[in-house]
Amino acid sequence: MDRYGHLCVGIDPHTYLLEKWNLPVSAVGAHEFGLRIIEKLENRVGIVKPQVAFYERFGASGFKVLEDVFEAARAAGLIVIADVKRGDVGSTLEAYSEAWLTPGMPLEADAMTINPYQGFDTFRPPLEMTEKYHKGLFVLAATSNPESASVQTARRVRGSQEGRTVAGGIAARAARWNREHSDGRTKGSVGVVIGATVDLEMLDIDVDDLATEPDTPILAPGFGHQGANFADVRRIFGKSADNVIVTSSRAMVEDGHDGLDRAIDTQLATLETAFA
Ligand SMILES: O=c1ccn([C@@H]2O[C@H](COP(=O)(O)O)[C@@H](O)[C@H]2O)c(=O)[nH]1
Repeated sequence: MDRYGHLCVGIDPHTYLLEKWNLPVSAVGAHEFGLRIIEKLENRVGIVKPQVAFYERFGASGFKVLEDVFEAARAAGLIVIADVKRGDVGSTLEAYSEAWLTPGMPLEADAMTINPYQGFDTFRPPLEMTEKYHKGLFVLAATSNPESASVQTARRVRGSQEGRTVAGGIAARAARWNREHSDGRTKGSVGVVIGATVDLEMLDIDVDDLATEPDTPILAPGFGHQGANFADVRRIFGKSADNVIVTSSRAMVEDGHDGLDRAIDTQLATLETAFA
C-alpha cells in the first residue's frame, strides 16, 4: 500500500455504462472501456479490480479481451485483483488458481477473490500457489450487499457454546493463516473482503486481530454507489484502516471518460485527508 496507495478502481463494464461511454455492448466495447480506464489511472492509481462477470457474459471473446485488459494493466504498472469469487472442492479450486494466479497463464492476475462457502480448508491449493508465486487471495468474509447478513451473521455452534459468526470466523482464519506463514512480512498474502457498508460489531469482526502483524489486508467494496463514503474509511475500519484497499467501480466512471479524471482527483484527495 505504501507503493500503490489505497484506491482501487473497479472495471465493471455494465451495459448502461458502455452506453454512457458511447461504446458497443459487446466484448469490443468492454475491451475499450477497460483500456480507457487503465490509461487514465497510470501513475495516479495503483490498483484495479476487473469484475470478470462483465467479460464472461460475452463468452470466449469476452475472456480474450479480458486477457488484453490484464496485460494493459500490468504494462501500466497496476496491481490486478481479479474479482472472480471462485470456490469449490480443493481439487477444482486448484484449477481455478492455476487459471488466475499462475505466472504465464493467459488470465494471470496478482490476486483473486475467493468464496469460502465450501470451507476454508478447501483453500490449500490456492494458498500454496499464493506463497509460491507471491500472489494474493481475498476471501469473502462480510460482503457489502445487505442480503449477506442472513448467512454471514449466523453463529457457529461449538458443543453447547455459541461460536463466532460465519464472517468473524472466516476473518479470524485468514488472520491466523497470515500469522502462521508470516515469513517476516508486515502484511499477509491472504486478505479478506469486508464491505464498507457492513456493521462490523454485529458481524463480530475483530479489526484489532486483522491489524496484528502480519496485517491482514482488507478489500473493501461498497464505496460510492452502494452508499459508503470514502471519507469514512478510518471511522469504519478503525485500527485496520491502514490495511484497506478502497475499491469503487460505478461511482468512478458514471460521468464518462472525462468524469473519471475528476473522480480520481476527488477520491485521491479525500483518501489523502482520511489517511493523514
Ligand atoms: O462484497 C462485495 C464483494 C464484491 N463486490 C464487487 O465490487 C464491485 C462494486 O461495484 P460498485 O459499482 O462500486 O458498487 C462489483 O464488481 C461487485 O461485484 C461488491 O460489491 N461487494
